[in-house]
Amino acid sequence: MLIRELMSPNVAIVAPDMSLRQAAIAMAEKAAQGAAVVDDGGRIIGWVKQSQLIDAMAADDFDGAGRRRVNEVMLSDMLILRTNMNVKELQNFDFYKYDLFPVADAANRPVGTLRQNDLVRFLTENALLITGKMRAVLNSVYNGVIAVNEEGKINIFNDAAESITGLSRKEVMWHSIDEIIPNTGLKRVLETGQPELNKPFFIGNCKIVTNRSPILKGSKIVGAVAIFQDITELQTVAAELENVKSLKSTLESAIASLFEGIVIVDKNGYITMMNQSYGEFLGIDARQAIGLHVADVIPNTRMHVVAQGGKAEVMEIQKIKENNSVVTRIPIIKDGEVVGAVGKVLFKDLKDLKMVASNMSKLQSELEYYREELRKLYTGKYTVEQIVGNSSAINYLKSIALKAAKGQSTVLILGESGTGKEVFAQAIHNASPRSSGPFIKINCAAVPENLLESELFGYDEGAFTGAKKGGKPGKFELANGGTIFLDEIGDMPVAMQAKLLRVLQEREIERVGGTKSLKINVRVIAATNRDLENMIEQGQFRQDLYYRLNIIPIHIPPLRERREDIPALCQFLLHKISEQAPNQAEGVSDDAMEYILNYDWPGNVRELENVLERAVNLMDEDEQMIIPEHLPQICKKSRKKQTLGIGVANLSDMVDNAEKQAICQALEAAGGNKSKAAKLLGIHRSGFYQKLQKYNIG
Ligand SMILES: Nc1ncnc2c1ncn2[C@@H]1O[C@H](COP(=O)(O)OP(=O)(O)OP(=O)(O)O)[C@@H](O)[C@H]1O
Repeated sequence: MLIRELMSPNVAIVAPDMSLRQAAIAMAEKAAQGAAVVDDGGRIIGWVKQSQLIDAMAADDFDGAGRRRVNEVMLSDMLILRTNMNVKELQNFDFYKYDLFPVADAANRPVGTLRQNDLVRFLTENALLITGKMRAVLNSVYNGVIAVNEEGKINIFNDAAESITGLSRKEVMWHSIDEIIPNTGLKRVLETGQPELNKPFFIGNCKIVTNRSPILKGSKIVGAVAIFQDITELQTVAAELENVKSLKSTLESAIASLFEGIVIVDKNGYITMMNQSYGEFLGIDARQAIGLHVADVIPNTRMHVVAQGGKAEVMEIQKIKENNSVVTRIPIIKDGEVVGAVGKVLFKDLKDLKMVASNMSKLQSELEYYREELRKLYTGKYTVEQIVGNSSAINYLKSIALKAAKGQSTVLILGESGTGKEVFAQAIHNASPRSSGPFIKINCAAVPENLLESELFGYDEGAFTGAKKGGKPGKFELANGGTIFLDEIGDMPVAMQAKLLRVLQEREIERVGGTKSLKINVRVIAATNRDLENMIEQGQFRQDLYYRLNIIPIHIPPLRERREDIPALCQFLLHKISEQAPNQAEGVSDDAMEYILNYDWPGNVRELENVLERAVNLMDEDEQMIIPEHLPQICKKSRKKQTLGIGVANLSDMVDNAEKQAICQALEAAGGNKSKAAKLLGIHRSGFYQKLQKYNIG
């Protein structure tokens, strides 16, 4: 633009080569509102208001204190404009803030600034630049406004346009609209001169609705303007409104179909809602009640009182017709003010409440029962006194068990399958000071290797895929304050043995996927039917763990080595079986007992129990005793062997007898010194002690 085109009579033309005096004269001639100020090099550096200049001039010294004052005034009040700014810098400069506008000469060089008032007239004619006030107006509107000049370059970009497009005014001003936001349609409007209304448009994820209009100067198109609005939020609000509507209708139908009677009143006690159930209870059409005062519809009601007072009334008795109903009245509070009340018939009559109370009490006692059952499940049921058997071996082991129970040391129970290892573990727990704590068993052979760690130590939430929300405690945690029974310890994988050893040493566990250590107070009893010493030699069991576990060893001999326990066990087991079986067996006949006593029982007491259970089931109704016909063939074979004159039960018995003899001889030779005797036999001391225990050699 040419400065000369827009000069009003009271604006002076100044040029960079003018001296201050010349500029002042030029302004004085035009009665201008302000004056140019030059720097030390004589270049124009800005404008001051005339009144301020007069003040400065009164100081009568432009080169001394007067100029300083002028500069001070400028600094606080006006923009200092560098005359060597190029047009681009000027365009990017936020002049509006200073209420000043740049003016360029014919060669597009900046020559100074114009005051706002002078510019307004020019702008209204040209519509290319806007005043500070107009700008303030544009920025305060919610709609985005983007205007372009006739070349399609952006010359208006308000605050809303910035926030909707995410672009900054500084970056986009005077750039071609197509470079900044392609396909806005503004270029088309420039070409056609036709307004375009309510056009949808997308900027990123924002849905925009826009109106585009040409800017006309007379009949000439000098620009175009787009006014647009982000309707994404509107659409969200509309969707939310839809949701609220459907929620309202769902709630209304839910209330209507409720079994309990519901009534809602406004602040003055007039019914706004009553469901069908309440209507039926009152014997009226619920719809007819809407709009009536609640006191005219429901006998003895206090709903209107609650709607006024705002105090809830819970579980009140209200006489409705012939019933003593149990009702609740709750005030409805909105923005801290009572706006109504909702009433509910909880029980149409007191007798319904009594029925619920009795059901509750039944449920409560059931809960207690299951709690107790669960407690029993986590508790060993056997006590030392209940261990059946009077053989010297069993009596000796019972006395060891009682002693072991008093302390905290780890117990290792050895013995073939079915000999009663778990029975002993439970008995030790129950005789110990921990008997009121839990007895938790884990069968190390039954848990898959990859789950064993989390079974033992638990896991934290998110420890692995499929991990339960909130995590899960392990058996060690569950056994806290009680006893953990590690059954089949010989089948524990070697890697887990190392972890178990660490837990036994540190008495701390860490859940899988967890970060915290947890102190545990647990007594450990381990059991196995495997030969751990042999496994150590084979590298299948850690020696250090073995020593940790084998503090109090208890070796339970197989049943064939304590046949004298068999009759008592038969009696005990028959009693146990008859509790569940349809038939009752009084006992075992002599000839059946002969078979039983002579059989080797490789499955030990468990096998004996199974054979007796089978026998009881095979008994006829008129039979009272178990006879040989009730026994499986396999039990009878061993007797045959004996009658054929083989003499000893089997090879295992022969080996045991030989071993027992060798031990006694070694002890004699060593003068009763057990370590020496073990050495003489070439076996480890612990193994030797176990054998002493096994053969009950004092
Ligand atoms: N001395 C005993 N008195 C009473 N019942 C016994 C006795 N010994 C074993 N039993 C019974 O025999 C069955 C097997 O006992 P238990 O489970 O304790 O054996 P186990 O040695 O732990 O077996 P496994 O090595 O297979 O785990 C159980 O039903 C148990 O009640």
